[in-house]
Amino acid sequence: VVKKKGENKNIQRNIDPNLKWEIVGELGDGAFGKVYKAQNKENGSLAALKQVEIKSEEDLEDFAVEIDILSECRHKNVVGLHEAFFFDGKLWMYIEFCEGGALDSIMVDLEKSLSEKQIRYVAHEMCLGLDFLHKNKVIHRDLKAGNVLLTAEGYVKLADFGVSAKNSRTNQRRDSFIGTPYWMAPEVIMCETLKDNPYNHKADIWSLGITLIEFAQIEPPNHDLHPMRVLIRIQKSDPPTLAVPRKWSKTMNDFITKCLVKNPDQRPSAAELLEHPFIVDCTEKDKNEILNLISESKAEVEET
Ligand SMILES: COc1ccc(Nc2ncnc(-c3cccnc3Nc3cc(NC(=O)c4cccc(C(F)(F)F)c4)ccc3C)n2)cc1
Repeated sequence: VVKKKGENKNIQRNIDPNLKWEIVGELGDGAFGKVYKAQNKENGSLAALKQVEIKSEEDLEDFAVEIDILSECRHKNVVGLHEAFFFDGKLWMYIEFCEGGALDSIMVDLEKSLSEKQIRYVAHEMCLGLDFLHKNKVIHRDLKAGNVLLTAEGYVKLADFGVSAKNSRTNQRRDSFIGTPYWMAPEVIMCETLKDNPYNHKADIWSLGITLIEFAQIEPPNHDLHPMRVLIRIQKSDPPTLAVPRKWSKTMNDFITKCLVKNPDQRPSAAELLEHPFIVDCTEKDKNEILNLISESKAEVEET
C-alpha cells in the first residue's frame, strides 16, 4: 500500500504552533537546525523544540519516520513527543523537556565520572528503554552518554539528537550514515563498509557497553584516536575493558564484558541483561544517587 501524502496522523498541518507554544530559551544549534526551549501557553509544560526546514516530500517522509517512532514508542525510558506540526515549510517537533540534560554534558560540567551506583541505575533504565525499542523493531544505532537524558525526577530517557535513528526501523534503511565511530559495534563498521547486510539490534548492546565505560571514565575507549583509526582499531582489536578494572565491582566488569562480545550473535539481548546481577540488585536508593548528581549539576550551572 502506498501511503498517500499528508496522511501522517502524528503531524498537525496548517496550525500555527506559536498559538499553543511560546519560545522561552535556546538549547543549542543541532545538526539539523536550531533547538529551543518552549512552554505550553495552556498548561505551562516545557518542551524542547526542533524546527527543520522541509525542502521536499522525501525530507518530510524521513522526519515523519522519527515522529512515527516517537509517537508509537511511548515508554518511561524513551523521550516523549508532545506534538508535531508542519507549518510555514518547517517541521516543528515538541519533545518533553528533560531538565537534567544529557549525561555527557553533566560529566563535563562536574568534571567527574559517575559512581558505580549511578552507573548501575542508569544501565538498568537504559536496558528497560532498549528492550522496549527493540521489541518495537527500533534500532537506536547511536547510543552514547550524549543521547541519554535525565529528568528532574531522576528518570533516564533515551534520545537521539543525531541523524541515525530516523530510519532505524528494520526494512527502512536508507544509505547508512557513519555515526560517531567510538561507540560503533564491529559488525556495524563491517556493514557500514559493506553496506548490504543490515545488522540487528545487538549493535545497541555493544554501544551500551561502550557507554558504561564512558560513564566510568568520562570518555569512550580510543577517544584519543582519529575517527578513521578507531574504525580499524575496533575491527582488529580485542573488545575494550575498563581502564582500571579493580576500581569497579566484578559484576560491573562482567556486565561490560558481556556487552562487548565481538560476535553479535553471542551478545546478550537487553532482556537478558535485565537478569544480570549487576543491575538485578538495582534499588530505588541508586535513583537518589542520580538525583544528587542532577542537583550538583544544576548548582554547578547556576554558579557559572
Ligand atoms: C544544554 O542543557 C540542556 C538542558 C536540558 C535539555 N533537555 C532536553 N530535553 C529534551 N530534548 C532535548 C533536546 C536537546 C537538543 C536536541 N534535541 C532535543 N530533543 C529532541 C529529540 C528528538 N528526537 C529524539 O530524541 C529521537 C529520535 C529518534 C529516535 C529516538 C529514540 F530511539 F531514542 F527513541 C529519539 C527530536 C526533537 C528534539 C527537540 N533536550 C537539553 C540540554
